[in-house]
Amino acid sequence: MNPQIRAVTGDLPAPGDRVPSPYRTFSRQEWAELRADTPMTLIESEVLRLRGLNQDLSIDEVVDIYLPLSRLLSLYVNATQDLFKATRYFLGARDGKVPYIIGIAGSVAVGKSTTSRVLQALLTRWPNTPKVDLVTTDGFLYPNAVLERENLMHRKGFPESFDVAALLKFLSRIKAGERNVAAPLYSHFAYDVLPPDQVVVVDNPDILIVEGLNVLQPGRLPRDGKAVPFVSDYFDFSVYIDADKETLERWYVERFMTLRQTAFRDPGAYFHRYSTLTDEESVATARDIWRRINLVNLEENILPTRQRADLILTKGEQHLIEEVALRKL
Ligand SMILES: Nc1ncnc2c1ncn2[C@@H]1O[C@H](COP(=O)(O)OP(=O)(O)O)[C@@H](O)[C@H]1O
Ligand SMILES: CC(C)(COP(=O)(O)O)[C@@H](O)C(=O)NCCC(=O)O
Repeated sequence: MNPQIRAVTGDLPAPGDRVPSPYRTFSRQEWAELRADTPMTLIESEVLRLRGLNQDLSIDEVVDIYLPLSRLLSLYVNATQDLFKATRYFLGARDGKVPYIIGIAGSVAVGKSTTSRVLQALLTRWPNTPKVDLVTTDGFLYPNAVLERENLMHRKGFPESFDVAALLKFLSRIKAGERNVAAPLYSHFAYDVLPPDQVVVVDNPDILIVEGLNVLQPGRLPRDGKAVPFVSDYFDFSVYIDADKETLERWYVERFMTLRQTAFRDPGAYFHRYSTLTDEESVATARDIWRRINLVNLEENILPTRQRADLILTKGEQHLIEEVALRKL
């Protein structure tokens, strides 16, 4: 069979077949050049704001990688909104705005939260100053009480630990243009979902960034003839952040060591007991959690979703993006 037809029909290619990649791949340098002639300078207050998001973030990284990405996204958002306006015009409708939703996926500790916050800051600086909101899917984890009852505490972050129905309902309300839609919040300090009086309210943004381990995972197969959507059915664009497993383990352990000297010191922290461990015991504990839980989840449930993303950002050892792959098909 013609390899192109094979790619479309989903048949496995035979050895030696060359199936065209759906991605166009850029080196760091090539990607940085895609700034074109758009003004890409950051004013002092923006640099300070970005530094405040993460002290380790390199401003070169923002300029070379994230500014071109925010330029691309701005073009995509405008094109999608024009299409929406055309439909509204055709239907004779006057009101309504549908938020553009960007999904950000990847392993625990790959830098999803940091990237999302950088993108949020950069997207708001475009001339039409869009309102950009951010939601993390860990708020949709079942509370510890439920996970304990179902014997799922050691499966936190796995597909079965999330209330996917609630996440889908949240996204459908956002896409329906509803205002003031609440999303639950997760606290790493409490290691649990916060009570319902502490939520994030999403009020009809131009852009919503949805970040989490599970955002590109497939849904259940339809039951009783009822189609169950995927979370990503609500996305207009998706990003997968990638890095080597060994590097990810190091970042996880480093973050754990920092938390041990900061947040875990507070007697109210769920993991307060870790603050009294020696350095060696802490590294061993973090590695054990990584290998038993987060690495298994990465291999079984997260990495297999990488090829579903519109954009894959591959990081090197110091969090610098080394390669960018943009879906062209
Ligand atoms: N671009 C970056 N530059 C430097 N450090 C980063 C960057 N992104 C993430 N980090 C660091 O890596 C660790 C994991 O990042 P985080 O955003 O918390 O990941 P995730 O949300 O995927 O779990 C944190 O210690 C964070 O400070
Ligand atoms: C709550 C999480 C699933 C979310 O991960 P994140 O998206 O913040 O990277 C994760 O931080 C977690 O708690 N995993 C379980 C094992 C652990 O304690 O790391």
